[in-house]
Amino acid sequence: MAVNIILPPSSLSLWHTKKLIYSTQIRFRIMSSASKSQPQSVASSAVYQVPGLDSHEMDSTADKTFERYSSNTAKRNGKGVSIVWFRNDLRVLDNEALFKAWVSSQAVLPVYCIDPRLFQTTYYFGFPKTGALRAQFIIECLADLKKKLMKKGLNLLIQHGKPEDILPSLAKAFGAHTVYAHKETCSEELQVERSVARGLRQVELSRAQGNSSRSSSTHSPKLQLIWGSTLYHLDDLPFSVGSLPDSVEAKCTIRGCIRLPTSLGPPPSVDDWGIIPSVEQLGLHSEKVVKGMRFLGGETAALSRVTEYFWNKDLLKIYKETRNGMLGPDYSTKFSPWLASGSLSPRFIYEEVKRYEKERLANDSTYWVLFELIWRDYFRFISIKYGNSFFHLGGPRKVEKRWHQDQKLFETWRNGCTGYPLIDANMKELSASGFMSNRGRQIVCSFLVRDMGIDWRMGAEWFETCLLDYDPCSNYGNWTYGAGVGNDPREDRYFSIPKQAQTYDPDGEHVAFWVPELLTLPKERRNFPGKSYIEQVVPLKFGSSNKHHSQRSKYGGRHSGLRNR
Ligand SMILES: Cc1cc2nc3c(=O)[nH]c(=O)nc-3n(C[C@H](O)[C@H](O)[C@H](O)COP(=O)(O)OP(=O)(O)OC[C@H]3O[C@@H](n4cnc5c(N)ncnc54)[C@H](O)[C@@H]3O)c2cc1C
Ligand SMILES: Nc1ncnc2c1ncn2[C@@H]1O[C@H](COP(=O)(O)OP(=O)(O)OP(=O)(O)O)[C@@H](O)[C@H]1O
Repeated sequence: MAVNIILPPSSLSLWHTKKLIYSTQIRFRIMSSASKSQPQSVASSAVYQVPGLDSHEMDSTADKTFERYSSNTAKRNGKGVSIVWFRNDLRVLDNEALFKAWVSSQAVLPVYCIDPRLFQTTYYFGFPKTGALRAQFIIECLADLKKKLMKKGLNLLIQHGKPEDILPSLAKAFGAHTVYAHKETCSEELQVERSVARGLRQVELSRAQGNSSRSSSTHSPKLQLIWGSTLYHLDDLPFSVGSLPDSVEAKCTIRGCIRLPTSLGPPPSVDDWGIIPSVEQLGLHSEKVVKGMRFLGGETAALSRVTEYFWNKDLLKIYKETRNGMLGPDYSTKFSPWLASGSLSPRFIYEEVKRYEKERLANDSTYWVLFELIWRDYFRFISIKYGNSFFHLGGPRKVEKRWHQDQKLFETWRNGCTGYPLIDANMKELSASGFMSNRGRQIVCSFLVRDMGIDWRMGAEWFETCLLDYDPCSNYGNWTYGAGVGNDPREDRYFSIPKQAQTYDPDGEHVAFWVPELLTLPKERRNFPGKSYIEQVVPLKFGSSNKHHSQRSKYGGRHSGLRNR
């Protein structure tokens, strides 16, 4: 399958060319045509399970998909045991590491390591590295993965500890010749890969030392890393990542999904497969979603969401018109949490889009979902190109700018108490559900960085804590761009809050959902509540463009922060 790729230009003008007016008309169309059970305007306390199918429907959707993607033509020609080290690839469908492990062995041992480092703190500002909602999502992914593996005659060994401690000792205990895993790109993950490889090399040493009769040619277990997180395979790009262009159109082939046999068993004999921990056992306080979207973790839910969004609700054909929405499950695909945990393969989405185009229709919207996935690819590829500069204050461009780290001001942003309903609603949504729309993310990023003048890394790290779909490449890639320290010097990405509110939340539905005290105000005032709402903590950098909301600010002066407090 060949498609034309336009690697997104470094210029974020892309976001502007993509910008579409999100009209009230379109919103009503979605509500009425897509989700008949939903009211015209979203009630202020609703919880929306994503996907909205019941467990029976989800199981049957996943079973049918697996049937379509099973193939018994592959031949198993290996010996001994191989290990699959699951990381951010918590799926069975289109899992090349699992496939290769099966082909190359007589028994596969699937392992997931609960790495304590993932539950420590973020690098600079000490926020929880993984918030409770994402932890819960991952737990659900693991439970589902275990179920899926058991259906294929395997199981999932759950181990607590660092992969570099666990995998070499398992490889030794089971005599495994290879550990298969998916390759990552950011330094924390690369460090773990290096440590695992080092640990495995030592297994050979200790074996040879412990048994002098063994031939010196005995191999130590290998770590085999496989590329599998993107739509385009790294090896298929028509250029090296080091010379990744800012803007390019090229022909690139998308590989087909890997088709696994119906049975992958047997696993080696294991006394205790371990148990999937609870959120509390990970040292976190469990949180319940009582408002907004409640995403279900796992491959079953991921496949069901694709079916729900593409086929049952038939929303793919209007995606391009609705994707800038902010409220409810149906304005965009909501695939990101499953893509980030790897419970959904981007190549599977591609094949479903192609099937939809064949069986229903092809239009700009069907293409646009793929276009967004190319953005995702792009951030992953540039994370290789730019390395750790992605995480540094000056970003890849090494911009020298003055930022401050005013904690109190930052907290008004984080807690959704800035006095700007649009910011507050989005930030409350993030804390309460672990999700925020792409539109919301761009707006709160611009506000933090440009109106508040705060160090963008504080925002990025807070997103790292909270997002269900946290992925270092997409998160830090988008933040560096939003902060103007990405590799594109051309654009000042200022988002005017009044303009964004008028365009994307004209009836104040999103703000009234998340800030219920605004619900009683007339629709046109919900985003511009004046004295009916808390005081604004900073003035806007470029003032107001709407007469409704010329509102006093608690702290005078441009970027004055809380310094006058
Ligand atoms: C400041 C900021 C931080 C972000 N952090 C993350 C993050 O940690 N993880 C993450 O997956 N996305 C991140 N995004 C990108 C984007 O907001 C989400 O991917 C999107 O909102 C997810 O919703 P969806 O699945 O319904 O997207 P859709 O609109 O349905 O798009 C389909 C898929 O395309 C990809 N995609 C869409 N937009 C982008 C984008 N701008 N960058 C990269 N991929 C994109 C996602 O995989 C998404 O699931 C961030 C954006 C911003 C502005
Ligand atoms: N997966 C990830 N998620 C979040 N942050 C990451 C990830 N991988 C790497 N980083 C960040 O990359 C940076 C790498 O720091 P490291 O000390 O390894 O290198 P460095 O270039 O010397 O950075 P610094 O100069 O900040 O110390 C840190 O900010 C780290 O948090």
